[in-house]
Amino acid sequence: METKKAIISVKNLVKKYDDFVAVQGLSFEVYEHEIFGLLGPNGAGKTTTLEIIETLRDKTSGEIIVDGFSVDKQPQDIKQIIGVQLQAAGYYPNLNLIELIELFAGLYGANIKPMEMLEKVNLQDKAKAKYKALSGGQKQRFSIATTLINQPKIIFLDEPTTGLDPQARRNLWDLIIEIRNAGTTVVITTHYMDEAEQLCDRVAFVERGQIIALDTPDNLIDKLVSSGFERKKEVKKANLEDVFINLTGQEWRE
Ligand SMILES: Nc1ncnc2c1ncn2[C@@H]1O[C@H](COP(=O)(O)OP(=O)(O)OP(=O)(O)O)[C@@H](O)[C@H]1O
Repeated sequence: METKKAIISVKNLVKKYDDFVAVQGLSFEVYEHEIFGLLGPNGAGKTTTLEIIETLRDKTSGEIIVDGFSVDKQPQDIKQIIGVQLQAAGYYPNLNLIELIELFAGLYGANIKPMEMLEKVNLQDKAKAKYKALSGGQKQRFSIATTLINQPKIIFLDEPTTGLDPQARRNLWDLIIEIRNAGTTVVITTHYMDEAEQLCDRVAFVERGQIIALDTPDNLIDKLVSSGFERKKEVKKANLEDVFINLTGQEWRE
């Protein structure tokens, strides 16, 4: 990547829940226009970190700047320029997708065309469907559309492909790459290492509230290989997921 301007800067972030230290002095930067992945086991502190950056959760200490705005002093400015996936419970079940997008656009004061938002995530055929009638993959795509309503500079996606089938996952990766290519910075958490490898420009591994590695996937893999690491079993040229995709095709079908 040519430009390496930090759009998010996190310094010495600490979050305590009573006596429990969930985040223990995290520092990292997210560059403009990259897909940045936070990886790590359950309970590592990824969601806590995201929610603090999103201004949805208080920190214990540390400094966070998002596009020049401080989470302490200018949280409202940060809210204007970020897109956050809402929990499903936040959607009115009896409104159709167009009506839901209109509702959110009204809340944000955003002047957008609902159908265009649905086209971005390939849900134009479901414009009149209710949220509750969507499949898992369609719900994920719809929730990504809602993050784009205020034309944000940064979107945050917390495990966006959990529970999706292989086609839906790969198609969602394409969608996220399109969003990045259109100029939006993407911060994502995932447990899927293949996803991080395919999708992320850089990844940070978080373990017990600390960053234990941060680099591009290629550099992290090269470093491991140059340390003498070898896989125990010879790697096949394809895996079972490739067989699945080959048999069932790549189109959206959920
Ligand atoms: N409101 C809370 N009160 C007390 N402890 C909390 C609270 N929220 C999170 N924790 C604890 O903080 C730690 C980090 O949780 P967090 O949800 O940030 O992890 P995570 O890396 O996102 O995990 P997962 O991959 O399971 O989503 C966990 O041990 C969790 O139990």
